[in-house]
Amino acid sequence: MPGVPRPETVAPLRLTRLATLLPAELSGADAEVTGITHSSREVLPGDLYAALAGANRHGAEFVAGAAEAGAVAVLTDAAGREAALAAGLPVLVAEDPRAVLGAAAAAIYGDPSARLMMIGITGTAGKTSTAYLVESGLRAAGLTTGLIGTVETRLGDLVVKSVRTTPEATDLQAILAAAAERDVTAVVMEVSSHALAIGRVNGLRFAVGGYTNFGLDHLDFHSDVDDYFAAKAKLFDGRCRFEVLNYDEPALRPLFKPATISYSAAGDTAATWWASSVRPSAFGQRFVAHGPGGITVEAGVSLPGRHNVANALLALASLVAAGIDPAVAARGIAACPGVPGRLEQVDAPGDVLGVVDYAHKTDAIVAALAALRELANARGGRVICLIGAGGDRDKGKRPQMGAAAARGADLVLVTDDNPRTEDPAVIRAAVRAGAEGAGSSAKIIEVAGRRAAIDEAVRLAGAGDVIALLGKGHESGQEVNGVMLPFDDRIELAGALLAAAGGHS
Ligand SMILES: CC(=O)N[C@H]1[C@@H](OP(=O)(O)OP(=O)(O)OC[C@H]2O[C@@H](n3ccc(=O)[nH]c3=O)[C@H](O)[C@@H]2O)O[C@H](CO)[C@@H](O)[C@@H]1O[C@H](C)C(=O)N[C@@H](C)C(=O)N[C@H](CCC(=O)O)C(=O)O
Ligand SMILES: Nc1ncnc2c1ncn2[C@@H]1O[C@H](COP(=O)(O)OP(=O)(O)OP(=O)(O)O)[C@@H](O)[C@H]1O
Ligand SMILES: N[C@H](CCC[C@H](N)C(=O)O)C(=O)O
Ligand SMILES: [Mg+2]
Repeated sequence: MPGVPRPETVAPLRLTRLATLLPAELSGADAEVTGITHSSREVLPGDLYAALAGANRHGAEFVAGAAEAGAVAVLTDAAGREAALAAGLPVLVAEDPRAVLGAAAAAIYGDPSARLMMIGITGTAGKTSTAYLVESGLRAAGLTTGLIGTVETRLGDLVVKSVRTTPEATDLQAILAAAAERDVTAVVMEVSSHALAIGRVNGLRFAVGGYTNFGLDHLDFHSDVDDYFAAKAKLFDGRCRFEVLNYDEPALRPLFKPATISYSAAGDTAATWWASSVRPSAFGQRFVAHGPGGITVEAGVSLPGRHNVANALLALASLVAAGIDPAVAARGIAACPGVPGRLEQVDAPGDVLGVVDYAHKTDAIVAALAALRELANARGGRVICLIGAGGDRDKGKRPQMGAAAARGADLVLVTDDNPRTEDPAVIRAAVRAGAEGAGSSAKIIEVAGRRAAIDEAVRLAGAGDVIALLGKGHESGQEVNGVMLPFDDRIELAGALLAAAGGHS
C-alpha cells in the first residue's frame, strides 16, 4: 500500500528462525530480514519479498526487481522457487504463501497486535461508521488510538489515505508495529470479507470482534452468498476474546454461542444490549442503552437513521466488552462529530439540505433513504436521490440498487459513479431498469455525468427538500479508464447549492 507506515526499528530476524515458525521450507543461504512486502514496488532494503500468485500475475515475475530494490529473501510457492533462486536470493517455499503471510509478518515485526487492544468490525454495511464511533469511545477513555479502514489509516496524529479497507497482512502488521512505536494502545479496524477470505488478518488476535449485518455484496469476488457468509464468519472462529453480534439480523444466528454478546437497536430485550426511547436530536439521535447486569446509560449519536443507533449500540457493547466504563464509552460515542461521507451534511446556504452518503449496496441505500425520509418529512420536503453504480464490480447489484433508490426517494437521478473500464451508459441502463421496474411512483431521470446530475438535482429541488448523493461518500476522485479524476461529491454539491442560492461556486 503506497505510503504505508513502517516501524522505525525492527530487530533482524533470521530466515532459519522464521522457517521454524511457518509451514515453509528454506532453500539457499540464511539471511536476516527486517521487513516484508508483497509488492516489488514497495521493497525496502532488508525486506523479505512475498512473491504471491495473483489473479493476473505471479509475484515471481518481479523477483529481479525486488532484489535490485534491496530484498534479501523471497517467500513464495513451488512455482516461484526457481525465479527466486535464479535471482540469487534465499527462498522460503510454502504451500500457500498468502495463508502464512500474516504469521510471517507478525514474526518479523515482533507480533505487534499482542501489545495492542484490537477491536475488529466486520459486516456488509456499517463497518466504517462503527469504527469511528468506537475510536471516539476509546479516546474518551484516554487511550491513544489507531484506526484502520476504508477512509484512512490514523495512528495518533499520522493520517494516511486508505487504498484498501483492510490492508494486506504485510502492510497491516507494519502499520500495527508503527502504531505501537507511536504509543498507540488501542486500534479499531474494519475487517472486510476479502481480508478474511485471503487471510489478511491471519496472525492477529482481537480483544473484540463486532458484526454489523449481512446483506448482498461482493458477489463478483465470492462465488456465492454462502461463500461470502463463510468469509465473514471467519472473524468468529476463535480469534476474538469477545464476540458482539447483531441480534436483529437473523442471518447471524448460526454464529451465536453461549458467550456471544448481542445487541438490538430494535429494542429486543432478549439481547445482551438493547436500545429504548430512541428520539431525534439536532442532526442525530438520543437513546437509552440497556446492558448486562442492569447497565442503563443515556446514549447519543450525531448521525441520523435507525442504522446508526445500531452502529452506536455495537460500538458501546464492544467498548464495554473491552473493559471501558459504559458512561465514558457512551460519552465518547456521542462526541464523535460524524463520519466522513456517511450521511454527511454539506455546508451550503439555502433551504435545501444536501447530504452525501457512501451507500453503494442495496441495504445501505434502503437504510440511508429511510433516515433521509424522516429528515425530509420533518422539513416538509421531498427526498431527491442521485445514484449510480461502480464499473468492474458486481453487476447483479445494479438493478437492485436502482429499485431501492426508487422505493426510498421521490425523485431519482440515475447517473455515473466510478465507471472504471466500463461504458457508463451501460451501467446507468442497468440501474435505471431496476428503478423503473420497482413499481414505485418516484420520478426517474437519467443524466450522463455526475456533475451534470448534481446540477440537475439542485435545479429541481425546492424549499425543504433533501438532496442525497449516494455511492461515493468520502471519495475524492472518480475513476475513469484507469485515471483518477478529482471529484468530491461534498465539494460539488456545496458548490452547486451555493451557486443556486446566488453565491459563487
Ligand atoms: C481480489 C483481491 O483482493 N485481489 C488482491 C490480489 O490481487 P491480484 O491477485 O489481482 O494480484 P496480481 O495483480 O495478479 O499480482 C500478483 C502479485 O504480484 C505482485 N506484484 C504485481 C506487480 C508488480 O509490479 N509487482 C508485484 O510485486 C502483487 O502485489 C501481487 O502480490 O492481491 C493483491 C496483493 O497481493 C491485492 O492488492 C489485491 O487487491 C485488489 C487490488 C483489490 O482490489 N482488492 C479489493 C477488491 C479489496 O480487497 N476490497 C476489500 C473490500 C472493500 C469493501 O468492503 O468494499 C478491501 O478490504 O479493501
Ligand atoms: N448498520 C448499518 N446498516 C445498514 N446500512 C448501514 C449501516 N451503517 C451504515 N449504513 C449505510 O451503508 C453505507 C456505508 O456505511 P459504512 O461506510 O459505515 O459501512 P462499511 O461496511 O464500512 O462499507 P464499505 O464496505 O463500503 O466500506 C453508509 O453510507 C450508510 O448508507
Ligand atoms: N470498496 C468498494 C467501494 C465502492 C464505491 C463505489 N463508489 C464504487 O465505485 O462502486 C469497491 O471498490 O468496490
Ligand atoms: Mg468501510
